Amino acid sequence: MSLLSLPVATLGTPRIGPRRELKVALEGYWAGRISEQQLLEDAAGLRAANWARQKSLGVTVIPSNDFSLYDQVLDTSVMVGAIPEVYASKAEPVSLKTYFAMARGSQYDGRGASCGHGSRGDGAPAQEMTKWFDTNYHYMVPEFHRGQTFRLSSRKPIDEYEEAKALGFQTRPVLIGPVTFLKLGKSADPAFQPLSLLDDLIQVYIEVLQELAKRGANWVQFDEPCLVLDLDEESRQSLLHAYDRLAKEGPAIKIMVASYFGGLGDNLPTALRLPVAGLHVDLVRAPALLDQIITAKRSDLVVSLGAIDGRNVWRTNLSALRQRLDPAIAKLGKDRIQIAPSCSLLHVPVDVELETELASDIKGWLAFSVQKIRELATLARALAGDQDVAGALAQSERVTTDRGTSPKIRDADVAIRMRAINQATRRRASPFASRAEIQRKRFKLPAFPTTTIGSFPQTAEVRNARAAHARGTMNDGQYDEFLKEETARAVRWQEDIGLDVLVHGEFERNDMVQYFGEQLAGFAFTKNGWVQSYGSRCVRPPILFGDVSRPKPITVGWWRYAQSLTKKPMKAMLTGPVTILNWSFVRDDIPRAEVCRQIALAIRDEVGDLENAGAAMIQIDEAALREGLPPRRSEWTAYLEWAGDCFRICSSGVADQTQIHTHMCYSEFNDIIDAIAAMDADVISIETSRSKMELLDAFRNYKYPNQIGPGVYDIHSPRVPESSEMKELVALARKRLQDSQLWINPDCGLKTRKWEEVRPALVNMVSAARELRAASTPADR
Ligand SMILES: Nc1nc2c(c(=O)[nH]1)N[C@@H](CNc1ccc(C(=O)N[C@@H](CCC(=O)N[C@@H](CCC(=O)N[C@@H](CCC(=O)O)C(=O)O)C(=O)O)C(=O)O)cc1)CN2
Ligand code: MET
Ligand SMILES: [Zn+2]
Repeated sequence: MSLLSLPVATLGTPRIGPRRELKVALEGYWAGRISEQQLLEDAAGLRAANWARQKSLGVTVIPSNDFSLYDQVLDTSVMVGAIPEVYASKAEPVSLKTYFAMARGSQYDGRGASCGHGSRGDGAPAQEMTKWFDTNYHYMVPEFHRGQTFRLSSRKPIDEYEEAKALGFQTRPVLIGPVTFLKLGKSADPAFQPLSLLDDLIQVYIEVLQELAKRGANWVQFDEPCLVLDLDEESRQSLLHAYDRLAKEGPAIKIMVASYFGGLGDNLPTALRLPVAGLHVDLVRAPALLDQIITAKRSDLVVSLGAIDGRNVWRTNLSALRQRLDPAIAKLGKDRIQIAPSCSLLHVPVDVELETELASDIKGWLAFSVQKIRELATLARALAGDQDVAGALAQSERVTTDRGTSPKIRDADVAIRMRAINQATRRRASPFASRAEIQRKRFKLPAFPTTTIGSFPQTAEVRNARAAHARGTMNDGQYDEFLKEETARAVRWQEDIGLDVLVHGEFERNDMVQYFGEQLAGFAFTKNGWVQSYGSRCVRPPILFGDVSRPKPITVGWWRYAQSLTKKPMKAMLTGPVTILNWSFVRDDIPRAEVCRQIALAIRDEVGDLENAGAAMIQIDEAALREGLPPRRSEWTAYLEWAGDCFRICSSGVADQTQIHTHMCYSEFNDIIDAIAAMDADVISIETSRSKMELLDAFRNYKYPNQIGPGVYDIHSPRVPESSEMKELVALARKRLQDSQLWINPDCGLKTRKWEEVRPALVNMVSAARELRAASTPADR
């Protein structure tokens, strides 16, 4: 490393491993193939490799405790002993068995439930899981109760600090800040305020800091991403109070408070009053923060400049960035600066060099975690005045120009079509009431019609066949035959059990977003660009680099084949534009809204071809619509407007008699119900079983007129619900909605489940619907 450099921090790095080594170890352990000791050794190997890699790439502020076997929020719950009674762990340190029971449920054995996310079954249920801010990463929701006390129950941050130190790495341990941690949690009693637990919680943090200081740690990183949200006065006071206490009662250790995923806005004065040694700011999402920090009267504060995008994969124009940062650094003083990514590198893949099949120009535009760390190191040297990096800076500038001027990113036909979008493009021919009448006559469905959300189990056999096809050991014809057989079996089975509206099962898809990315122009995709989504589950987000269009039909052949096998309606299955956008890495040279409209036009083409082929029902999934909401409410309306607009662009080209379905999971609808209604889907299926239908209150209060399938089967659990339970859920739904509005379906797709779980559960679901029909007066359907 050059002597002439500013400090370089990463805030955290991907922990899954370049080849998903952690996934292999975890799933091996859960399946009983490897021992606990082997799992822990594999994990330690990944940590050691991560530290060594960062050091060799020039990181000077190396994080520890950014690793997790499952999730860093769960680690924090365990660290402070926030372990609900059902997991009944009196032991300290908390065992791995308890840890995985919290993550995945404990139905079968101590290793946690079968592959996939856990259970609300006979044993202990898994903790609730939800989205980490506006990312596709999920955390385990902490559970608090009145009278909750905390105590140090896991020494993970201390152990991992020592582990690194023994290997020769001085690290900055990462902890989730106490206020963010409490605010992410929930309580069964809605009147109970988790923030009231702050003082007791701080006690544990002080103990951790003391242990770390004693062992030689001089800095710790406290992640407080809640600083970018709309905070009430109580939360702000809690922040001030927490860090006051840590400063007064804690050891002499420097705290870097990290904010990320947005600007500080009206929380800036609070952030600047925190009695801490450092503040990390996200200059990618909030460029204006730079000036705000310069003019702040905190000459003692070390500022960590989040300058390289931790949420996207494009190489940075370091030359331009240096010009932007130079004056700021001159004002702040070099000794007060650290150079960092905007947020932890957890959200980008590990190493672009593993991609051997990407077009070389596109590959050259990309930076994954390893390349981003190199960029940070180069930038830190440039800002310190090191002339030796001039060449690297110039090259990064060339790459940016290259990408911006590449003929690959522009398609004149797309521009023409974009200009032709008008009011007619985004509106169905008739209002819902007229469409519903036409569709009722067309489909003649029974009351409480049954359907599923799309995917059936992605078994090892299906994944292996796809892998064999990709390797070339299975040819196109064999793979096609295999998929046809899987599809035919699924269709026959759905007919046998008496579902009303069938699906083809999505066996041909690796992932609901990646599959579409692979077949649309304007996207590139990776072989190893895995990003953790939850636990051992990963995704390879497609890379959207240029104007999007659909060269040829994507799903029509599969739909036609599946429909040829049955007389029942075969629901066609697409992923919507907002979800494709939110689950991809997206070009940053034009606004996201514009990119999304391009995707919407491409999906509209597919919708049109499906309709022409005879599809009468077309589902367009928008699972990630809510997740894309900006952290600040003031920015919601703008987002919801263009997101809803894109859905209407893709779905409005069909005749009144064609029924448009959509599906959303993980959504709280209260504050976005206007936007949901404006999407004007004929039928929406949503995840509601865990909330006991409470999510439907939003639809009731709004008097939402269109049809709704509230999930009656929690697909995140291997547990098989009885038809009586499902009927109880429907009864709760009927209190909120008209019978004529209701569909019966699971919460989400069934890809992560096993057939042994899915078969009896869906049989029970169909019986539930039949019993409901028998018990109710002839419906007005
Ligand atoms: N993009 C996206 N985001 C989402 C969801 C989603 O479905 N997609 N659902 C929600 C929950 N998140 C989820 C994220 C991932 C998975 C998931 O099942 N991921 C699979 C990978 C899916 C995939 O890409 N499969 C490929 C590759 C499978 C694979 O690993 N193949 C092996 C070889 C075959 C084998 O041994 O399994 C290999 O490449 O090494 C395929 O089927 O072709 C996993 O981690 O195991 C599920 C839910 C929210 N966010
Ligand atoms: C995460 S939403 C999943 C929707 C998709 N159609 C499926 O059934 O898998
Ligand atoms: Zn879903």
